Amino acid sequence: MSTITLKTRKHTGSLPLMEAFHTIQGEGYFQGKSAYFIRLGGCDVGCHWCDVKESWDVSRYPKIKVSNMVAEAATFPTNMVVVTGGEPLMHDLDGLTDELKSYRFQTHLETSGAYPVTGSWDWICFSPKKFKKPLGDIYKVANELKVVIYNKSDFDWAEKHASLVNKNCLLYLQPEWSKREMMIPQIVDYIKKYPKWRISLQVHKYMNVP
Ligand SMILES: C[S@@+](CC[C@H](N)C(=O)[O-])C[C@H]1O[C@@H](n2cnc3c(N)ncnc32)[C@H](O)[C@@H]1O
Ligand SMILES: Nc1nc2[nH]cc(C(=O)O)c2c(=O)[nH]1
Ligand code: SF4
Ligand SMILES: [Mg+2]
Repeated sequence: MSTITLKTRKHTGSLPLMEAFHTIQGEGYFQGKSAYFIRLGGCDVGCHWCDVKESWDVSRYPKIKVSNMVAEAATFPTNMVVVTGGEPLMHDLDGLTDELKSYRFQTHLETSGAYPVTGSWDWICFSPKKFKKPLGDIYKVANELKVVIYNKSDFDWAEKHASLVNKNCLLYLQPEWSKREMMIPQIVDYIKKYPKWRISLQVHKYMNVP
């Protein structure tokens, strides 16, 4: 007698999708590279300068099947998918990255680190926030630390986090967009003094692309 094993595809579930778009990664180490962005709804971190406050209320966004989301991503000529939000780690991302990996995508995450890390990532951009403290697990796995500089006190906050991340983690200072004229010269002076840091500008905003 033989047994037949039915191979069923793992159900990867649904996630609240705010928007998805093909653009240029505007920030950090991969700045300038073609990438597909998946922006999930929901965030309770509450940054007063957040540039995507429309993402906060998860109930505004339809739950979309992960399999459909990733199949759509695969119609664009890029091998890199950036998962952002909202705060993407408010959701369990294991199913999403399993599906992305099955299409051979490089998986990148943008996160404040305020929730447990789920998913399997080729690159994690960690952008800690004063408004809801990061959890401990992110410091070991972050590939880049990207601190938003809104005022002078944020340089100390950046140093505090630089001392906590793993030794391979790249260090970026990113001017808060509305304060950029004031903060860019201060960031430049700071990096000339402390060259372990690099500047990250949101180049997509200068180029008027998403
Ligand atoms: C909108 S957040 C979404 C991902 C996640 N919630 C986070 O904060 O990392 C994406 C990136 O944009 C940065 N960001 C948000 N608003 C900004 C602003 N007004 N100026 C500069 N960077 C900003 C965040 O710090 C984060 O690195
Ligand atoms: N072009 C572009 N690059 C980005 N890098 C991180 C972004 C984000 O909102 O997470 C973002 C974004 O919204 N657009
Ligand atoms: S954690 Fe990210 S999405 Fe949430 S409020 Fe802050 S910048 Fe916006
Ligand atoms: Mg953005």
